[in-house]
Amino acid sequence: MPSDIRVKICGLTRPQDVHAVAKAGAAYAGFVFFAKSPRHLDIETARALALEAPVGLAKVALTVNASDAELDAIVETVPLDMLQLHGAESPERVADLRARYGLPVMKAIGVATEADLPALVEYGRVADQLLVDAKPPKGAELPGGNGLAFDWRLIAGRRWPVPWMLAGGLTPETVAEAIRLTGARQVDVSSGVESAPGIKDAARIGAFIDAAQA
Ligand SMILES: O=C(O)c1ccccc1NCC(=O)[C@H](O)[C@H](O)COP(=O)(O)O
Repeated sequence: MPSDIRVKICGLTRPQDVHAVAKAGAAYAGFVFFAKSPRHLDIETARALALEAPVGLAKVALTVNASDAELDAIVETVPLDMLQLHGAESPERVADLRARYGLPVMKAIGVATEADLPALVEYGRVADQLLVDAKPPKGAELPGGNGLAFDWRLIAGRRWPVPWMLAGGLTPETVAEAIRLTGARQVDVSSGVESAPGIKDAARIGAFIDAAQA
């Protein structure tokens, strides 16, 4: 019987990554718009990659505290199915962007301790989905995609009013245990399926999805 675990592979930079992700059975493909990231895409490259995605692979644009002008340019040019907000966007900003673009919005929330959990409840009132991610270390260059995990026991048995994805340092070797501990039905990975920053590894993508859905 096919598994109902849905997988997002984030930070695709090349057409072969999109093909590998689709072939392996991912539900979502993530494109990063953040200039400091090794996975950053300019808008035309993102459009070309998005056009490679087959029907059924949802295309997600990841932005970090982007302005309306930046988001307008992305949404007008790149065929998208979802926005992922990975910065310090307020609940009001999340609600405004949902209304402005008519796209589902997933808000990433960094978790390191119990004190980070109320934000999931707060943003669960305004976002379509939550991304429960590891909080970046102080001074980190990137607000996500750092390959770091948080203590999954913090969210074991917790539920929010919208669908959510587990992220942060997942790998083909750890994803099954992460799902078992947290009860996640969706998982997201970037660094754990790369051979170098920004370079996805098709074999690791396949192994990750197989392990998540086993
Ligand atoms: O991937 C990036 O470079 C990035 C840059 C800025 C904000 C977020 C970014 N990535 C987020 C993700 O790829 C994932 O959604 C998540 O953080 C898990 O990443 P990883 O721990 O590398 O699997």
